[in-house]
Amino acid sequence: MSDQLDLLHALPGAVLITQEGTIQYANAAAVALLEVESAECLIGRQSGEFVHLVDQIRSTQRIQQVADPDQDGRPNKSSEFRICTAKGHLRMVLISSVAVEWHGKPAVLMCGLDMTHQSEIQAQLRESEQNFRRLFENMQDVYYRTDANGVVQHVGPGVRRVLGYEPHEIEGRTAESYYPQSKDRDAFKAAIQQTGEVSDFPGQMVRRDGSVIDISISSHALYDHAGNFAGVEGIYRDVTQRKNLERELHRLATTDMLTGMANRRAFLEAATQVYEKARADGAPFALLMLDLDHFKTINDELGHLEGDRALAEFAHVVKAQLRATDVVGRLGGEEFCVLLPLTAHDQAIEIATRIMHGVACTPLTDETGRPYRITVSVGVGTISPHDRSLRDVLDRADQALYLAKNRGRNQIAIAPVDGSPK
Ligand SMILES: Nc1nc2c(ncn2[C@@H]2O[C@H](COP(=O)(O)OP(=O)(O)OP(=O)(O)O)[C@@H](O)[C@H]2O)c(=O)[nH]1
Repeated sequence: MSDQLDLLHALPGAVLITQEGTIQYANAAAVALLEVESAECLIGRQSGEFVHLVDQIRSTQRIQQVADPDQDGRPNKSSEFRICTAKGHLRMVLISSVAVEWHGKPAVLMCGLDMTHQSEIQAQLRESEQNFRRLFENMQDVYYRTDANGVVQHVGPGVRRVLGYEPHEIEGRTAESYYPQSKDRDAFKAAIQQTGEVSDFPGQMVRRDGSVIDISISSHALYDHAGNFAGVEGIYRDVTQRKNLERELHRLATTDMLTGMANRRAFLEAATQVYEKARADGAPFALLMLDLDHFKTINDELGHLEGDRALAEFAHVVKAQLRATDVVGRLGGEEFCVLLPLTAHDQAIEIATRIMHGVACTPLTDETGRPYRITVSVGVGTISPHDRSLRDVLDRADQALYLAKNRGRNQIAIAPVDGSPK
């Protein structure tokens, strides 16, 4: 018996033995848990004294229950109780009890494990989980995870706002269904395969109502324990507003506001690209250099504002003669350039003539209702196998324009591929 008591005494869990609720024995861990000086301070006291008021009825019921012969000597299930120590501290203790004999009489052995610390951890866990849920439910981005076949396994509630779908409508389907352009999805897949992650990757998606939105994706590849590709996890966000703003900024930076044509820089960029492609493909390509005639007189006689209106009207007439693939730019002042991809020499002259006549035939009236007309001189230049760059074609068209001006204006001059202009 003494050996068994020594063992009980050494147990790290708190042990109390009670008879009819009165403490008969307390081990060292129980003394420490209940914050008393020694086991003697506990002997003779009611175990219920240490149980928090809200748990007392439950505690009494459980002690009665283990003493019940139907319990057949089995311990009851562990349950948490609030315990008040002798020093008034509150502890959360996991207690299990069993009916025993103590000095030949029925008794109850209670074994307790201090869970106060664990309860705090659980409370912290609960709180952090609640915080996470709040954040997850309200986040503007859409969290998603797919399997290796691109089937969506999980999607966050942000998808309601971004795509107008409930998460369960997206889960189990492939992301392909939401991409209006499969090349976006292919580019995304290729980037993930190459680097394992993408950041701020651009794309577009279709919302439930059919509208197309711009999205930005930041994701990484998932791998299983064997290192095989297992899917993708990440977020995407609606960046339509930002993209619209970028598009508008780009338009403002590349467009001449008065005429709505490409400005000098944007035109030269586009022209260089078309020129490079034409050279590579061995395709025809022509440039028209246009300059309004005696425009200074228009300004001087009718005012600068009327000059602006004439420029805008001129732009309108020119654009009406062009195809969607042609590019027209304002190089400065009243000097313009038209780029005609896949256009041979004769066809270029035809277009130049149409423009020239169109401008000359456009009736204009100033603020006072006085009618006036404007005319334009045109220099035509086409690509030559000897050209080193677009500059060569531009220079030839410029020389031809100079000739058209010198010959009396309101006419077309053609730069021969080699030699002097005609
Ligand atoms: N109203 C208006 N005038 C402009 C604008 N840009 C350039 N100009 C005017 O265009 C005129 C160009 O004059 P010049 O270079 O002497 O040429 P021109 O009078 O057209 O004579 P030619 O080209 O030789 O036929 C100048 O008076 C400029 O002030 C503009 O945006 N608005």
